[in-house]
Amino acid sequence: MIDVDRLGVAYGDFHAVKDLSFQVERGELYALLGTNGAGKTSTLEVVEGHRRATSGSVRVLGSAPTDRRAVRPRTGIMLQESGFAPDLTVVETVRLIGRLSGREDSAERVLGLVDLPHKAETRVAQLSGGEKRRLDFATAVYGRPELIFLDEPTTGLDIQSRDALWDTVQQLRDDGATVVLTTHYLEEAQQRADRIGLMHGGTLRRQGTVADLTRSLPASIRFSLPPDAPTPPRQAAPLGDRSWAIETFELQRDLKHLLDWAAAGDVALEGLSAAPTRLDDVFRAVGNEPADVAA
Ligand SMILES: Nc1ncnc2c1ncn2[C@@H]1O[C@H](COP(=O)(O)OP(=O)(O)OP(=O)(O)O)[C@@H](O)[C@H]1O
Repeated sequence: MIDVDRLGVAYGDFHAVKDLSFQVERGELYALLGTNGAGKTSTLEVVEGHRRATSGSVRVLGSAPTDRRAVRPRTGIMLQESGFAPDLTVVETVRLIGRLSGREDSAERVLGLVDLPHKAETRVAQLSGGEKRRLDFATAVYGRPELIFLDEPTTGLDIQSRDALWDTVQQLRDDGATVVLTTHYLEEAQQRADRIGLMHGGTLRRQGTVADLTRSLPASIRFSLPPDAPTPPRQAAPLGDRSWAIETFELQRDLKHLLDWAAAGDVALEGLSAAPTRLDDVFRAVGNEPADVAA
């Protein structure tokens, strides 16, 4: 669906994206994540056909992304900032952008998806921030495109609107759509993405499923001990104030070991928690890597 091969994007002497390669397969939800300034927007601008690559090549649906006639009718794009004309009404906006997409659909249907039928005759300038985001989403999914770019889609949306948006995305995926997502809400990527690409300093630092990415870091067990407790198993490291941590790649084994130890000595483990590695942890580890590495 998307083939990015050794992409480079430079602004003057500054190389914002360096030698970046990744593919998105048909039907996948691929999340492109990264630290601030990592180069996600620059990358997506090239993939969406808004910017030319400085080096490397990008193919979208088998064509150059700048080949609007080939790509646009099959692609829906929800940008971070919409460029809607403030004086048009909501329904006029959907019809206009729908016509530009070259796809067939009904404005009423897509407004229904985002719970905006009651705002159909309202001018865009009078919409709230969340309503504008929903209108953005409605125009991106007009005509059920095969490939959908969602750039920070849920920023500014309340929980009902988020749930409704993800329900619609799921329906489109059930019909075979491919989705490229960027977001700073890591839990959304963790829940929704089939694969994640993690960028930092203009390069791709990690790629894979959530399980692939989290496998590289240990899970952690935390607990506190009463003042008179014996010394805990040797994997445990003191955190101070009677608190202890076990960092482990064998969560089940080490948790059982700890519980057996506590049962044998009749020790109460206060505030016991066992947490698998989260995407946040991987993200933090990547963010701590030097930004400027040779591509
Ligand atoms: N038009 C431009 N001219 C010069 N530098 C730019 C331009 N656009 C982006 N940059 C720089 O390129 C780098 C990558 O920016 P980009 O917007 O692609 O990052 P991002 O991953 O989308 O970041 P964020 O998560 O903060 O939105 C940043 O250092 C940014 O300052």
